[in-house]
Amino acid sequence: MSLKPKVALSNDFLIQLSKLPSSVHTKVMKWAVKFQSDPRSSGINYENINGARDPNLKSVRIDGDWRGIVFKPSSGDVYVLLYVDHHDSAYHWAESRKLAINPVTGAMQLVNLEQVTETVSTDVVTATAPTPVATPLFASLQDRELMSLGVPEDLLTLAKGVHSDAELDAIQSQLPVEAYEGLFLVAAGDTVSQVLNARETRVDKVIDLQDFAAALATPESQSRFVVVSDDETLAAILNAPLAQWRVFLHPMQQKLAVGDRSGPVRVLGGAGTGKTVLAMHRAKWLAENRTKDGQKVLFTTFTRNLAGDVEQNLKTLCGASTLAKLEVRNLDAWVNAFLRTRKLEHRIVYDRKQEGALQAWQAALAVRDTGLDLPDDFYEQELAHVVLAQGITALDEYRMARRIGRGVVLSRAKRDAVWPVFEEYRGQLASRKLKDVDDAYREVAALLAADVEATGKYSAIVIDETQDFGPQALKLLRAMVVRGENDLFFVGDGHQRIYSRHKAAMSKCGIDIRGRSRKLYINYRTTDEIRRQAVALLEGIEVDDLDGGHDETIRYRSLSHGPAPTIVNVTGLESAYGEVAKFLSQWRTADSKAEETLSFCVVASSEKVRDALAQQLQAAGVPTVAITAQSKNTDERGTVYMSTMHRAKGLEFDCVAVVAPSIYVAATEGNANHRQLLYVALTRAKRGALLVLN
Ligand SMILES: Nc1ncnc2c1ncn2[C@@H]1O[C@H](COP(=O)(O)OP(=O)(O)OP(=O)(O)O)[C@@H](O)[C@H]1O
Repeated sequence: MSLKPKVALSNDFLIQLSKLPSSVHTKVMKWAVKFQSDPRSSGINYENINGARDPNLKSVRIDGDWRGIVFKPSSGDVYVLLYVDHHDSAYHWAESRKLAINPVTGAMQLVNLEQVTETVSTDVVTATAPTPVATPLFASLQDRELMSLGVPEDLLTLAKGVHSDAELDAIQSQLPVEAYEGLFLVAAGDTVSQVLNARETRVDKVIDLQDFAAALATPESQSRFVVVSDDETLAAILNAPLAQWRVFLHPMQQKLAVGDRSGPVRVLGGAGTGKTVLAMHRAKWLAENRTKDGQKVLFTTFTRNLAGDVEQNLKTLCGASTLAKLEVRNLDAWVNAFLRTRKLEHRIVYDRKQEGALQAWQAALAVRDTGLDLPDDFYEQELAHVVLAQGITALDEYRMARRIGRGVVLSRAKRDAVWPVFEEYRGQLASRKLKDVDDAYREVAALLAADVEATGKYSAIVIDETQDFGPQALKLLRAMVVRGENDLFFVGDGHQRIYSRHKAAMSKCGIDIRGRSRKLYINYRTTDEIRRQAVALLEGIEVDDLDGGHDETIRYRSLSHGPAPTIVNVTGLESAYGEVAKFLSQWRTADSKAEETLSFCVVASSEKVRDALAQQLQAAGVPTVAITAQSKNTDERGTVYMSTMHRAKGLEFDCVAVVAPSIYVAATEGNANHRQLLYVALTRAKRGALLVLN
């Protein structure tokens, strides 16, 4: 009995399929289903392609003039559907392509040899020009080292000819994603072994260059090829809207999404590097493979609207049985629900400026010792950064509290004199049936410590936007799931911390990530031009890695390019509106289908400005929708979304106009929070961005 052949699709095939007219699309899909079920069927006629550089590439007739290009090696039983087009274009595409196995990593790589020849010959012309040529960037690397980073054997000459970051960026589209990433990391100062260790890539294996079935199993291959083992898998892929992230993960995303990890994992990555995508795939894998009946995987994040967005996306990624094992809820909603099950009726205070909390705070300040001569905001900061953050509930604890970074030194006598304000605040809140959110986290964590049933409910917790969780929230997350394999999976980015009081070190909250910390570098969302501008806003700001160490931005790169963001200074809201309207109309004029294809968002620094701009847009006949905590779907076309900077976190749009006070860009340390808000806002844009400073 012969085994069923292995059939795979390439990302190029799916991209090409999505561009075909719908009548052809349907025919190709039907044909692909037949092909998947039996690629050796006598009805499929594999034609050789004259002049093809790779004899394993064959043409197959799909319908009329339409041809598929299939990789069918002479040995083994692997078939890869690579491309589809009209006869001549398909043949032309195939003539210069070669599919080969990287001799060091074992990954399958598709190379366009025509482009290689062109680029190399251009380099030769440059090299013979009279101007002195700098040393090539990767001159010190051996061929084997270059290939271990992912450079295909056929592209070694191309990689060796790179002299600068700009030249590397110019050949990015010709390189497999792992090769481009490996090269820019080395160009940024990493050693090859640092890159390989971080990737968990073994390069000591003997690679069989003819074993394409084995090659398809590597995470690198899976970033561009997907094996379709049955009709259902194929239909699910062909019928889903084309969104690469559903099927093709970056090799690091793939590695982290599947398999067991011995304890908590932390994944860092700048804006748009696919952290949420990874977190969703991880949650799916855990639900499907490591969750007993009766248990669930909790996917949590900071804001409610982001949880709604993730929930929508998970519905398109997972089948019903997987969804039944997934719970998506922002942490505050989870805490509220838990308190209700315990019949604890306190309302939680998220914003101390809100009515009840404000009154409580004013009453607390009234008992302060005026002889100390400390300003009101000292007490506010002390409450947030020391008392609530560290969960201090008694004077004895406050006397011993760490107050690093607080500026003012407090003697024991002063601490004794300050403490009554905080005690009074809690008392005032309690008399109003209110509880500060950090205290609520702490108390729920304590309740869970004695509740085996509640902690056994989850097989794992996946946490997005970790940078916005303070120490008490992290301790609560630790308490919500039993310690063990795969228990906690955190993704986050310190550059995007927009609630500065929430800075926390995971290790101090009982979360040990040693040996399980990874990073994503490729920005899939934002053009490199927008990314660079956004990163420039962070210049000089020290950013942490969520665990007490430092993080940096120099190693990130985007795969796409476009116009640089426009930055304009204006006076008054009317002028700001004028710039926003101009930006929207420019994008709409440039693309006649913009109304149906592009998503737009205006991000303002406050609700007041957001609403004022919305009113003006509506008056000009532009429909707008405000993003609120309840928003679930922000993907509609034909409308302009209106958001505050905080609400925009985690979301994305094709074109984003940001309106902020000009002081937000001031390059001072004290202004770090505003600059981080701008960073978050600008990096919501995929293609076009405008920054209006008012
Ligand atoms: N493997 C992938 N292939 C193609 N696109 C991807 C991939 N991973 C992520 N993306 C796309 O990149 C964009 C950013 O992804 P995602 O929202 O997961 O990033 P993020 O790191 O969570 O961003 P942020 O921190 O800014 O919220 C999305 O449009 C997503 O679909």
